[in-house]
Amino acid sequence: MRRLQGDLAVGLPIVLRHDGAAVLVALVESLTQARYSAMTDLGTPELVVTRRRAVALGAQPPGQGDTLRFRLPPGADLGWVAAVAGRSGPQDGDLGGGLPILQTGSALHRAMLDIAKSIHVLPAALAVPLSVETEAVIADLGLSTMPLARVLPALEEARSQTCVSSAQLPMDVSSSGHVHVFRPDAGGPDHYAIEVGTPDLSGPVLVRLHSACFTGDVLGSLKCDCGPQLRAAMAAMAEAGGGVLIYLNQEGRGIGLANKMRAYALQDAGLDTVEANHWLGFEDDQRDFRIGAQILGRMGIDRVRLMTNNPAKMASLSALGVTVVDRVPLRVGKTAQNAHYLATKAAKSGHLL
Ligand SMILES: Nc1nc2c(ncn2[C@@H]2O[C@H](COP(=O)(O)OP(=O)(O)OP(=O)(O)O)[C@@H](O)[C@H]2O)c(=O)[nH]1
Ligand SMILES: [Zn+2]
Repeated sequence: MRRLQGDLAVGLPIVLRHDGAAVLVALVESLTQARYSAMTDLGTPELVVTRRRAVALGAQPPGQGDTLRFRLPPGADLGWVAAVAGRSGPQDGDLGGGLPILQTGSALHRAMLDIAKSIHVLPAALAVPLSVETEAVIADLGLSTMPLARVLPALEEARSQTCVSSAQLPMDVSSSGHVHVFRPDAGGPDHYAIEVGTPDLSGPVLVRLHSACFTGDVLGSLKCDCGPQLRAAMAAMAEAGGGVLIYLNQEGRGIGLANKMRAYALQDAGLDTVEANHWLGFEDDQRDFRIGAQILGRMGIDRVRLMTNNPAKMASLSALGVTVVDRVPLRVGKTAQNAHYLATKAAKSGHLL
C-alpha cells in the first residue's frame, strides 16, 4: 500500500483490479498535463468525486452512496478537471455548465477516494477502464497494481502501531517526562505519546488526545484553540503529578495541512469550518481515533480521565474498549478571531463549551 500511496502522491497512475476488470487510476491533486493526455488517449475516462463535493458544486446526485462518478464531458481539459476537484481555490465552485449526469460509484471507486484521503490529498480521481488491448499497451510501464479486496485491509493495517523509540525529555512544565514514538506497521506518519511527569499508568490516567495543528501548536494561530489547549493540558498534567499526551499527526481533523489551508481560504470567503471541509469533498471530521486508542493500549493504559470538550472523542474511545472514567473540560484559548469557529463546533459537531 505504501508504494501505491507514494506513486499516487507524485502523480503516477496505478491499476486497481476487481471482478476481472482493471482500472487505471490517478489522483486529480497530482495530475499533470502529460499524464492527463496519456490517460485520456487510452480510453474513456471517468471522474470520481465524493457526494459532498458534488453537492457543493450544485449537483443533485442520485441514490445515497457517498461516492459518485461521471464521464468527462467533451472538451474537458485538465483545468476543468482540477476545478471539479477544488484544486485551486474558492473560485473552483464556478463550473459554468455544472456537472454531467452522475452515477453512484462502486466499492472500487470508493477505494480510490479512501486512498486519496489516506494521503491527505483531495478526494477526486480520474479513472480509465482498461481493455485487454489497452492493458497490453501499458504492460511495460511497471505501474503499481492491487486487487480491490486488498485495499481496505491494507489501509486498515496502517493503523497498527509499534513503539520504535523512547527517551526522557525534561520540559518546562515538568523536569521529568518521556517521549515515545509510535510508527504504523504499514508506514505513514509517526504519532507520539508524551508522559508528562510520572503518571501511574495502571490507574485512571489524565490523558489528552491532541490532533496536530501546525498553525495553532507552533505558530500561535488565533483562529483556533489548539495551542492554548495543548499547553493547558500539559500544565494540568504536571500539576496533577502526571499525565499522558497522545499527539496524533492528524492535522486539520485528518485532511492534512494543505487542505486545511484550502479550508481556511474558503473560510475567508465566508464558509464555516464544516462547510469548508464539505466543499473540498471531505466529511466534517476525517480523524481516526482508533490510532489513539491503540497507542493507549500499547502503553498499558485502559482507564482515562479524558481532557476534551468533544463528546465524539469520548464515545470513540469508549467504543474501542478504553474506559473513560470522566471528562476533564479544556476551556481555554477563546479569541475574537476563533469565536465563530468555536460556536460552529458547538452547533454542528456537538462540542461542549
Ligand atoms: N479541517 C479543519 N481543521 C481544523 C480547523 N481548525 C482547526 N483544525 C484542526 O482541528 C483539530 C483540533 O483538534 P483537537 O483540539 O484535538 O480536537 P477537537 O475535536 O477540537 O476536540 P477537543 O479539543 O478535545 O475538545 C486539529 O487537527 C486542527 O488542525 C479548520 O478550520 N478546518
Ligand atoms: Zn488548531
